[in-house]
Amino acid sequence: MEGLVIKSTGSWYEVLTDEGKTINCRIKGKFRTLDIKTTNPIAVGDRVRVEPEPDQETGLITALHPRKNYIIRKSVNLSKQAQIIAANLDQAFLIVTLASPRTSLGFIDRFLVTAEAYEIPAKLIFNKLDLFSEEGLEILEQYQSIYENAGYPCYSVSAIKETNLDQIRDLLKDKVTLVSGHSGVGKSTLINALLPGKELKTGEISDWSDKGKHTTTFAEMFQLPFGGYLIDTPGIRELGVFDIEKQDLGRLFPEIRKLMGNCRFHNCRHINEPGCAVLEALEKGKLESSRYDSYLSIYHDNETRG
Ligand SMILES: Nc1nc2c(ncn2[C@@H]2O[C@H](COP(=O)(O)OP(=O)(O)OP(=O)(O)O)[C@@H](O)[C@H]2O)c(=O)[nH]1
Ligand SMILES: [Zn+2]
Repeated sequence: MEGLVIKSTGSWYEVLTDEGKTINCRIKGKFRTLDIKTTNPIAVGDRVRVEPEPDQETGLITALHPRKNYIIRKSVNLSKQAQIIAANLDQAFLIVTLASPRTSLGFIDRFLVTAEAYEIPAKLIFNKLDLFSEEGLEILEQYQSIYENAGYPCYSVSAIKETNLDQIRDLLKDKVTLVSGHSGVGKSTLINALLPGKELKTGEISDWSDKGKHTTTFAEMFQLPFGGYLIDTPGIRELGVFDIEKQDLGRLFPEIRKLMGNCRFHNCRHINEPGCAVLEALEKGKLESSRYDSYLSIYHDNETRG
């Protein structure tokens, strides 16, 4: 039978079969699907084939179906191994706040670049709408138009007052969604509002910063009562963003991707080249300067603290 891996503890995997039964499974044989070495062959979100054991309570995973995408975290040691955190994500949400705490544009852009690199559609959820003054609402509009123009849908909510959460439920329904955001933006508050009765156990996957030793921390998918799954992760900084080649960076900004075909040189870096369509758009105000600044900052590998 076929199923979805919804939890992993390293040696055991909880698989929800298409018939709706949850079976604890072990792995049979080896699975080699990636060109990188991974510490865990199977992760939450994987679609697998399962053969039930005679007791019908446990099973063996005998096949792994191709992934449409996956996110990894690099090992902290030098073994060059990576841990697959989750697979087959339909979308990634970044929870953002404009105040207390303020999420910087640079942080948002780095998240979006990472999501592009992983080929996961990203959406921005602006939280704490209840705190906004009139002036704040204007800034919110500016922020949202920057990202809407770049092709990223934006939503505003108040997790605490449960404002606009129906909109979020609609987006989440029947999808596998990664939820990220830096500390204090209200991620737990929002998730708890969406998962009534299930207090989020944050310790499980948030202690990723351990140094020196290889640890096995695994993501868990939370089943939404209205259909779909949430995968909670800490900020993208901890996500072990893989190295992005400089020449690939432009295509990870959708609006730059659209322009760069018109640059005079096919290997244009969009920094100071003559005939650069990106610089021309920037000068004409058709490309958002904060987005271009982030492009440059990532290109030159300056850390933008969020
Ligand atoms: N005013 C207001 N406060 C909120 C809202 N959502 C969350 N908060 C508050 O913001 C603070 C941080 O919320 P959390 O849900 O713990 O934030 P988090 O992103 O999970 O942060 P960590 O637990 O550090 O990962 C808490 O004091 C919440 O009560 C909101 O919509 N409006
Ligand atoms: Zn160019």
